[in-house]
This record gives sequence, structure tokens and C-alpha cells, in this order.
Amino acid sequence: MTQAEDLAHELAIEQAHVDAVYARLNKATDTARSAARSGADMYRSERDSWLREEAGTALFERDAFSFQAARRLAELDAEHEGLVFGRLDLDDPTEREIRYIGRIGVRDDDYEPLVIDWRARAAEPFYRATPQKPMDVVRRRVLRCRNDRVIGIEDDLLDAAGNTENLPIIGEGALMASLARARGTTMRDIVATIQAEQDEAIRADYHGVTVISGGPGTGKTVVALHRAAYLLYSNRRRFERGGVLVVGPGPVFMHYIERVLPSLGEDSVTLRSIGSVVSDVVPDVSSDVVDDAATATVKGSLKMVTVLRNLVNLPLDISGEGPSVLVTVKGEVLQLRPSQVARIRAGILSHQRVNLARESAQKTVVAALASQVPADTEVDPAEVPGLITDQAAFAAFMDAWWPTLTAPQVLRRLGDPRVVARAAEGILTPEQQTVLTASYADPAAPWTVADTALLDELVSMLGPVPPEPDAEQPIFIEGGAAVSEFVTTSDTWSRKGEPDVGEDTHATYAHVLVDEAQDVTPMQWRMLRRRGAQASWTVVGDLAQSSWPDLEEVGRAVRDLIGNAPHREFRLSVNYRSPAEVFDLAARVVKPHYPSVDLPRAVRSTGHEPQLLTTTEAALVADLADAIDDLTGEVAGTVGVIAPPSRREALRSALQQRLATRMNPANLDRILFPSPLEAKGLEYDGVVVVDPDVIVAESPGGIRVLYVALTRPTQRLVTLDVGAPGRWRTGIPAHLA
Ligand SMILES: Nc1ncnc2c1ncn2[C@@H]1O[C@H](COP(=O)(O)OP(=O)(O)OP(=O)(O)O)[C@@H](O)[C@H]1O
Repeated sequence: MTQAEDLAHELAIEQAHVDAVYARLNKATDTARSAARSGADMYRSERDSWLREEAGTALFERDAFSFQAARRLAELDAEHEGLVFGRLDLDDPTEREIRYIGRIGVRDDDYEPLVIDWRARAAEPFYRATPQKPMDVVRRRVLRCRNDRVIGIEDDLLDAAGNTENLPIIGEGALMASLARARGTTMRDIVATIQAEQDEAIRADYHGVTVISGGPGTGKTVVALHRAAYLLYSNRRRFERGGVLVVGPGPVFMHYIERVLPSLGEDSVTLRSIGSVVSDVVPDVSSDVVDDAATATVKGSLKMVTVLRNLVNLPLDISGEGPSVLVTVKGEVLQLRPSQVARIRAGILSHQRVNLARESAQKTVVAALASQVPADTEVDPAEVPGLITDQAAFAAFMDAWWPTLTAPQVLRRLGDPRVVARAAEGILTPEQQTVLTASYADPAAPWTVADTALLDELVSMLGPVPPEPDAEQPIFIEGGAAVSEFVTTSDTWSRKGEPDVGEDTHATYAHVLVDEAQDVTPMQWRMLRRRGAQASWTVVGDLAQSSWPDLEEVGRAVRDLIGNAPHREFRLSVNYRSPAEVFDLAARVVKPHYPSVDLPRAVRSTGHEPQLLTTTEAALVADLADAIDDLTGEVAGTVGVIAPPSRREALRSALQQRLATRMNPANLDRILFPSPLEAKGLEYDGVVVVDPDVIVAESPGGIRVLYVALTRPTQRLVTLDVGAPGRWRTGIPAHLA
């Protein structure tokens, strides 16, 4: 047979099997629907009307198995990628065996596997077998399908000495074919081409902490997502009930990865950007606004824990000497001076949380006032507390002195330099205090990503907001001390409609997966750990890509998380994203600054060296437009334009106008303008990095953020210096520079 005939023959064989799988699933779907219709409630799942594996006790196990598969089929259909993607031809000494591997497992009427779930043990050789250690596999085959049609085949011969009779080898290898494909705007799963070192990390034990590290493009993110799917498969009861939380750097990244788990048939994982983790305890707060470098550094530091604790303990009015309280009981004047009131507050807050301590604060004040009633008065001592608390002046004092506090109210107080001076005294330098105050100067400014971790910290310091009957608003404080400063700096003072801090229960999960962990600040780690007090963890990152200035601090945060828990580490060593030519340049840029950088091996070469261009300020927009235009012609997928934050908006609007007049609209949609931080974790077929020196200057991560930008292309890289060749080029060989 010719090669083409071989291929046609093999495609027909595989199509027949895939047809059998879909026929079985269609049957299961029909049966499941009619069972659901017949009102068999015991078989209903909590989430929808499909039958659950666990609930189907009265069914044969094979039916439950297929029902579960049918339930997931709806998700998978949307992906247009094949349900069945692999085949193993095994040759053990006794017989030849064929195993089909797919996104879900399906069995035939006799409970024989038609397809094995990729996460099952029997599928392991698909990922682990090598020519050196074939694990009885003679031929590994990857099937490319579009919906239910088989459209391509890629084979690896793993055991040339095995029985290869009637086993033609087709194609040139699935991995390379997959890597060369154009990229769209969302990440694809890699279930058909997971490599052995990746598979080990995916299937690692779940207890304690699993750390996955590796350079750019080594598949850390995609591996971590497959691991989440694997954990759900191998321990569904535990992880589906307890929940799996996946945290990534920002909404753009979350959008990029959001289809991967559904394409693996998993829809029960919670995805959150780091700026939206807090939304379970401070509803409506979710941010993708990034502070400037100096502010982010202050807000991310552990020093803020003490600053916030001081802030919570600080009297609400710091302009005067503080409130006093004065009541009369049967003609007796009872009063506490401001210093006495302040002492009581400090004493209570040393061991109780504000929102839980109002009752004991009131009791303490009442007791101190009652003790002033002379022994010889006629009043029954048991009645004194009631006589005090019944008075409007006392109620007003309590409301002003001890209002229920919400985290947003308290954090906004940092807009007042006097408050910052008191709360941060001896903790932050005067410069840091100025930076902090400035960032809260505008009470209407949106919360930033760094603020969300501070809000989360405050929620746990303040305690839950108690459900309150409609209380009177505070009117005045004895002695004229007003609370107006507090009211005006808070945009959420009104009790009606204020963002309710809610229960003190942060949502907790059985497994927390943290991607781009090198950028998680110490304050953010505290926020994440509240979500996983009993959880096991997967932590994914690459120190060389960190935007945080203090790498030692990043390492310490992960060591603290591990503590005494069991843990394991995996290092991924192959860069599947960047062509070798591009990665070589990026490595030369980062290495001198960061000699211990973990540089992966780039497996693919395109033959295209990066283009290092220089332009002038005046010609920047025109030259950039030309570079983008060229790239859209050279690559089939996306083009990313990564410019320094200070230039980004102006460039984007200038370019949009210019490009709209000369490019076809379909190509315009392929062009994206991420900020250097947003580009983290993402990839584009072509990338233009604009003004690299300024990207370095504007980020606390410096050169490491440029390294991130340079490692985003899957095909072509262009850099554009403005004015003169940038300093970042120092050390790059002449033929490139
Ligand atoms: N085994 C594989 N088969 C096919 N593609 C793969 C494989 N492993 C990784 N890739 C692809 O390589 C690219 C990089 O993967 P991913 O984004 O997960 O890397 P990363 O290590 O998280 O990168 P970075 O640190 O730069 O964010 C993705 O397009 C991914 O699909």
C-alpha cells in the first residue's frame, strides 16, 4: 500500500471505533434522559438531572459509568476536539491488546472498556512509555478528531523489536504537530500529548504541598490544570465535595485558561483571579487594578499586618482626645474621661475582635460607670445598668464609640496622613507612609489587587458583622468629639446598602492550586491560606519571572506554606512554547542579572531569528504599525503587542485608528495589547515588545518582567527600541543586535 492508502485504511479503522463509542454514548444519553423523566429522584444529581455515579446504586455499575460519561459529553461537544484521542497497541508475552484513551471512560454493554479515561492507571503507559522503557507498548497513536470525525493520525513506534505486524506507523509525531499549530485566544488542553515528566507531576500524590517549577513555556499552567482534573477523577468524593480552587494572576489569564478544565469534562472547579479571591467575604469587591511598583511593594509586605492591627485598634476619632461618656442616674453624675474610655477599648481589643466585642465593651463601660454610684443612694444596684443603658446619650455614645466596622471603611482611613502616621509609626518609613496615604487619597478610587488582600486581612481582624436590627445612626459623641472625619473618608458608612462583610467564614477548599505563585505577595499568601486551612496544595511558578522585588521573600512564603506537611517537587525542563531562536535571546537577557535562573530546553526551531528594531519617538506609531502588519502576515494566530504601562493606552488608541484603515477586520481581531503584567502566563504566535528598557524601569520585577515579555511568542519575536538601541541588548551577539 502507498502511504496515502495506509493512512486512509487506518483512518477508516479508527473511525469505526469512534462510531461505536458515540453509538454507546447516545444510547446511554437516551436511557439517562428517560430515567430522569420517569421521576426517579433517587438518581438525580444535585447539580442537574443526570445520574451520578455514586447515586446509581440500583443501576448496574456500567450504566452509571456511561451515564456519567453522557453527562460530560455535553461539555466536551462544545470543544470540537475528540472524545477519543489515543490508542495503545500493547504486546505482552501472551496476547496483543488495544486500548483506546479518551477524555472520559466509556464501556460497552458487556462492561468492556471502549475508551479508558486518560486519568485511569491503565492509561499511564500512553504518557510514560518511551523507546527505552516501552512498558509493553509497541505503537502509541494519537488521533485528531473534529467532533466525531477522525481527521488525522500521528504514531510513535516505541518497541521496534516487538510484534509490529499490521501496525503501520503514520505521521511524524503528535507533539511537534501540536506545538506548531496556531494559537487562539484561549489555552487548549494537552491531553493527547502530555509528556512523561509532566505526567508525573499531574498524577502526584495529593497530600500536603506539590510544587511544580520550570522556566517559561514548560507547561506548568497546563500541567496544573490537568492535575486538578486528575485529582477530581482519582478522588472525586473528596475534591468535588470539598472544592478545588484555582487561583491565577488576573482576569485576562483566567479567561485564557477557563476552557481547559471543561474540555477535560470537569466543570466543578472554582477559578479566581487573585484580585477576586476576597469576594467571598467582601461581596462586590474584585479588582484587576494594579498599584505602581512602590505602592504595591508596601501593600504586599508583611509589615502591613501590624499596620492594620494598629489601625483597627486606633480610636475612630483621632482629632481630639477621644469620646467621653456622661450620664445621670437619680441625680448622680456618672462619667468616664476620654483616657478611661480609651483604656477600656484598648484592653478589650487586646483579646477580642471589634465586631464581636461590642457587648463586652458596653458591659465594661456600664460597670465602670455603675461603680461610681455612691453606696448610700437609694437605687437598687441591680437596676443601675438598665438605667444607664436606657439613656439616649449612652446609646449615642456606644454607636459612635463602637460601631460595627467593615473592612472597606477601615481601610479607607489610610487616606488620612494622621491615621497612617499613628498606625505605621516605627513600621513603615516616612516615604512608605507617604506612598500608602497617597494611594487612598481619593476616597472614590477603585480598590486595587493589593488592597484586596488587605481587606481580607481586615475581615479576619474585625470579625463578622453581626446581624443588626435597624439601629439609629450615631448622632453625636459626648464632649463634642465628632466622627465626621470617619464618615467623610468612608464611602460605605451608611448601614443600609453598605457592602456587608458577611460571615467570618472565608470559603474553604479541599485543594488550592496557585499559578504564577512567584508573584503572590506575602499578604496575598495569608489571604490564600485562609481559603485552604485544611487543604492540600499545588503551587506553580518560576522565580525568574517574578514581579516581586524580594525573591527570598517569595521562597520563604512557599516554605512557610509547606511547614511540616508532606511535600514533593517537580521541575519541568522543556520549553514547548518558544522557538529556540527566541528563547536563546530571552535567556541571554536574563542570565547576567539572575545567574541561577532555571533555563529550560526549547524543543522547536523555526529558523526565524528575532528582529531587533530601533525607531524614533516621532516614527514609533508608524513603525509599530508596520511591524504588527508584517507579523499578522507571517503567523496564522494571535499577535501580542506588549508596551510599557506608561505608553500603553496612548499607543493602543493611536494604533487602532491607524491599523483600522489598512488591515482587514479579521486580522484586527488577532491583535491584542496586554500590559507586561497581563501577558504573564499567556502566549501569542507573534509578539512585539515595545521599549524594553522602559518595561524594565517601570516594574518592581525589573529585568524579570522583560524576560516574561520576551518568552511569550510561539513563532516570531520583534523588539522595538525608541531613540537608540536599548541597554537591555548589552551582551547580545552582534549578528542579532
Ligand atoms: N505536552 C504538551 N503537548 C502539547 N503542548 C504543550 C505540552 N506542554 C506544554 N504545551 C504547550 O506549551 C505552551 C506553554 O504551556 P504553559 O503556558 O502551561 O507553560 P508555563 O510553564 O505555564 O509557561 P509560563 O511560565 O511562561 O507561563 C502552551 O501552549 C501549552 O499548551
